[in-house]
Amino acid sequence: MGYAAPLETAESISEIAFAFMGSKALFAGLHVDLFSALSEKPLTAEEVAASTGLDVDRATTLLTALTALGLLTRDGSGFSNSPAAESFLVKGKKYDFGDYLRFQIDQQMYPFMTQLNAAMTGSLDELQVASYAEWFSDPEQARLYSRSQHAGSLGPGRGLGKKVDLSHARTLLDVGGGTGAFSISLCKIYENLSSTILDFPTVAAVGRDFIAEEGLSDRIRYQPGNALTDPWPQTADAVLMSYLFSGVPGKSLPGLVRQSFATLTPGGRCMVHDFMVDESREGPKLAALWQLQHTAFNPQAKSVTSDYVAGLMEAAGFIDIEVSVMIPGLTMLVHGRRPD
Ligand SMILES: Nc1ncnc2c1ncn2[C@@H]1O[C@H](CSCC[C@H]([NH3+])C(=O)O)[C@@H](O)[C@H]1O
Repeated sequence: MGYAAPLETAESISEIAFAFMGSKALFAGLHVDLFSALSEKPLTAEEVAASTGLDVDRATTLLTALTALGLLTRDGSGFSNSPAAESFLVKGKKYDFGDYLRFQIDQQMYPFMTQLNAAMTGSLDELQVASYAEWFSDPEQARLYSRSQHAGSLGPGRGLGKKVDLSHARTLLDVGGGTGAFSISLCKIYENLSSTILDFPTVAAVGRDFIAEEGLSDRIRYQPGNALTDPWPQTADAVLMSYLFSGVPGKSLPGLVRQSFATLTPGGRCMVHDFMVDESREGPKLAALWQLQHTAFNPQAKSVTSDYVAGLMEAAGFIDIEVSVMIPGLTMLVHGRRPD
């Protein structure tokens, strides 16, 4: 059974074709902090215009679009947040992920999609970004991306710590570890664990502050560099590569798994966490779309399945290979052990 029913109508194609307009309506609402303005109190278009500083006609157009999308509701002359907008898009609410959508998705991922046609045909020009290394050579881009990513990875980091037993590990190598969300979560669970994060210098500059804020600067350190070309630490009891495979050329993946094996101490664990699609290539939809998104700025990326990653581990000599879902519909974890 596939995930999506085969489409039958022109309308269903239009839904897909025009979906970007809805994305942008949402991002514009976040940009002017509209959902916070509407929190727990219905407002008329004039009141919204006054509180957001928007022209009243433009405010009315945006409010109408967001209501048509179901993000807002209309009662009499007032507009209100839908339950989802109230829970997830109002600043300061417990589950608010508005900043992630504003910064990483609207300001970075959305513009990258305008490169997709050229990335697909292999005709990006030299001004367009074609790798994380190029993208993050700009410290501001590295900062913007890494800060949003950090918040999104703390929870999955805790989930990983429960799925894989690292109680015997003393040292973790977190390759492409970003600002250290996984290392922080794992070091909090495993008191004897220390981590080395291998990531670009611009990312390390942001991450050191996050790690200091957690009081973990004595246990988590950076080795700034490019994981594909610079040396790795000599040994580690565990190696983690989370969202690295989607961001590097597909042809480098077998080498990264072999290098993990060579770095690990006997009995050590290699863990790969990333967007992975089913072997049938029918979905999940968001995993498939995130892989496509990465192709827009990393045209050499490979759309991987968990079987493919498990096969790389087996070929490198790992045993006890296990596959599990991390973020349902989005990411998988594949991990294996270097024999004792
Ligand atoms: N060649 C590379 N060498 C080192 N780091 C890389 C390379 N390519 C991508 N990255 C990093 O991979 C990270 C992907 S974002 C994922 C961050 C973290 N592992 C997490 O799961 O939350 C970014 O921080 C990139 O800078």
